Amino acid sequence: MSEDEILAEFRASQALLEGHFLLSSGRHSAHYLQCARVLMDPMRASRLATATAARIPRELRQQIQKVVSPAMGGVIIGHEMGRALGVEAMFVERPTGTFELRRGFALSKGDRVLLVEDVVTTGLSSREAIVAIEAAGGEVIAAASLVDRSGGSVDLGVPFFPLVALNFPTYAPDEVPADLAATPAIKPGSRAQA
Ligand SMILES: O=P(O)(O)OC[C@H]1O[C@H](OP(=O)(O)OP(=O)(O)O)[C@H](O)[C@@H]1O
Ligand SMILES: O=C(O)c1cc(=O)[nH]c(=O)[nH]1
Ligand SMILES: [Mg+2]
Repeated sequence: MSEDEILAEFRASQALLEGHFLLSSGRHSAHYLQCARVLMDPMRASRLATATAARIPRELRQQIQKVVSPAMGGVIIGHEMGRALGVEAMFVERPTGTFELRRGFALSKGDRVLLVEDVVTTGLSSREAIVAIEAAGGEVIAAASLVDRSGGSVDLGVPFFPLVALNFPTYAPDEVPADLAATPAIKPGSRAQA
């Protein structure tokens, strides 16, 4: 898929929101990519997962034994990536604040894992998920996401393959521009407020 085709999928699903958003990391932004909207159409989700999987070099792709993604945002794209790669997909979740495998999901020691996210902004959620996967015995050999919002700056400690990079500014709480601060921030994600 070309970048234009990918962006057309995002536009068609009205996933790009404008307003004042409190991101998972605690940073603020005037833009939010609501990937749940992109993934509402199962055929679109499948197309985007196939295109994301194709970003991973074949030699590395063939080593992947399991997909693990952080809930909630990672669940649907993780499942579709499992389908695209022909491996099982599971998710970590954080009912008590820290990611863990639940629901009978388990990894065997040394399982080679692809971490799959919907969006990476600061990489905080991805890094926390990697800690949980490694605590469960998995070896994270690569990460992938639909969107990289980090401006290419994120370091997850493993090779990272985003489908598309979208560079919207984000601001620390004490750096929010006055026009943005004039409207109350909404927090679309599920991470508990710090
Ligand atoms: O790279 P980061 O700075 O960590 O930001 C990206 C994370 O934020 C969102 O999740 P969120 O914690 O909002 O919860 P959700 O997955 O339930 O939407 C998104 O799904 C990523 O997991
Ligand atoms: O950083 C985030 O929390 C975030 C940004 C974004 O654009 N979309 C999203 O789902 N989460
Ligand atoms: Mg998330």
